[in-house]
Amino acid sequence: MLRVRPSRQQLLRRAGSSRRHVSRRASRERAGATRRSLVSNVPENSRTLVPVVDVGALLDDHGTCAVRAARAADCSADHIVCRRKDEEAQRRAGEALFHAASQVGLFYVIHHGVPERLLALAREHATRFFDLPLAAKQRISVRHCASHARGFQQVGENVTQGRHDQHEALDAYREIDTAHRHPTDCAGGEPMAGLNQWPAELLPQIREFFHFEYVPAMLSLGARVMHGLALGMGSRMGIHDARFFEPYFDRSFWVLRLIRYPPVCRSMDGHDQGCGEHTDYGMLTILNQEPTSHHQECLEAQLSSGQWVAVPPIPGALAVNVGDMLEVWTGGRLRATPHRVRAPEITSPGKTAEDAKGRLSIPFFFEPNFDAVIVPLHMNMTGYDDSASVQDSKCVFKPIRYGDHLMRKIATNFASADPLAIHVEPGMLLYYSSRHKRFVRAPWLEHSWLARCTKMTFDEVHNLDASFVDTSQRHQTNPGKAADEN
Ligand SMILES: O=C(O)CCC(=O)C(=O)O
Ligand SMILES: [Fe+2]
Repeated sequence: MLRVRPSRQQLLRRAGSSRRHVSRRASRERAGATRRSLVSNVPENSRTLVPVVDVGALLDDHGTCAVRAARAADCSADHIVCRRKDEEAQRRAGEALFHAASQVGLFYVIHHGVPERLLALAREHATRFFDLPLAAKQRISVRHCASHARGFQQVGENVTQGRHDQHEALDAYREIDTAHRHPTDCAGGEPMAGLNQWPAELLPQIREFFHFEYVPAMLSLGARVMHGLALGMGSRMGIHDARFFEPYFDRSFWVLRLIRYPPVCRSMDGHDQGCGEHTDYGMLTILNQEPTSHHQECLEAQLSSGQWVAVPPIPGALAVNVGDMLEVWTGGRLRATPHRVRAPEITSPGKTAEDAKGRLSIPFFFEPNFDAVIVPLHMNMTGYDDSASVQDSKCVFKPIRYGDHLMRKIATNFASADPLAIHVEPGMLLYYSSRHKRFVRAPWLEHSWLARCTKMTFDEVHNLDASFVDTSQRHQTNPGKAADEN
């Protein structure tokens, strides 16, 4: 019998979180078959190569956090997807997840149960934060924190593979209140203990929103995806319990990043790195990108063939990628996907006010507990099918404590982070040029973006001159190490 493929609109409607659409569908149809994206504006490569997985069948066990979060965020109950437990559907969703995570390592999830209103609210909070004057953001700089990890990083401060990333970010981690800590929290990782830095006076609700609404919803989704993956791995990897991974993430040392990428002049050599190529450190990253038609081709993932494909935002879907710890755990069966972000282009055709703001994204890193020791499954389990382990022959995967891996990674991110971007009064971004031996205005950043970021007028930014620049030398920390930027 000829089956009619769903139209693009139908697929998009399904991808939204409307309960009515979901409940009418046959369980077989929603069981999580890996689907191809049929969304307009999605580059051809991504349509065919980045899988879309329906995880709706996995919602039952852990829907509570999302529901609570949705209520707190004043979302309509219509947007909360609830389903009856259907083991066969869950198994198929798990298979689809496992397939996507092993083939590409990056995939979209739909029917994920996180209300769109909550995702949008997170982006609104993040936008309000980035629209603060630079001086206000600098007051909660990572440099004021022992770990150099919790707080704000200005454009260029984050370094990937020795190059300065063209983004600004606010990082928050699971908080470890040193006065009342659990004995295993951050054991041996003292610098990571402590509380996050938020602009409490200027944005009194931001901490509450992220800590008590957004993070619980993300943790809940992360747990569901991990359950699905455990089901998908099943006996072929020696896993007989969907909750196998739970003890390793019940005190997840999660990380939340709010990121804004300013528009750049990509043709200026070397300044189009929004975020350099990397893999993420932990288990799963859940990415909330602005679902607009702008910046469709900023985030890119590398397939195992070596080809790079765009991972554009898809309304109703969240992109998820596998991190290093899952790769270690599975002896390489699941793939920590290399990915990177190209900074948005200033002069994109049909540029609008939206474009000028740059690209906003909110990755949530669903990580193991700080002290979780990740032992490759085949090393401690009977019944594991060794022949299926891609990396066995290379013997590269060894047990590792997540906290140690994290601290090593953070150290490399900031070891060479002598600030190339320098904050100077009255809140302007300047870069040290080792060629010119002085500070200069970053020429690859758009004037209107700098004006927005610094709260200077367009003309003031445009007219910055060297004499003003020279007075900033007192803020220099170690410009000698900065790469030549001009
Ligand atoms: O902004 C994005 O889309 C991804 C950012 C990212 O890969 C990261 O922060 O690890
Ligand atoms: Fe990443």
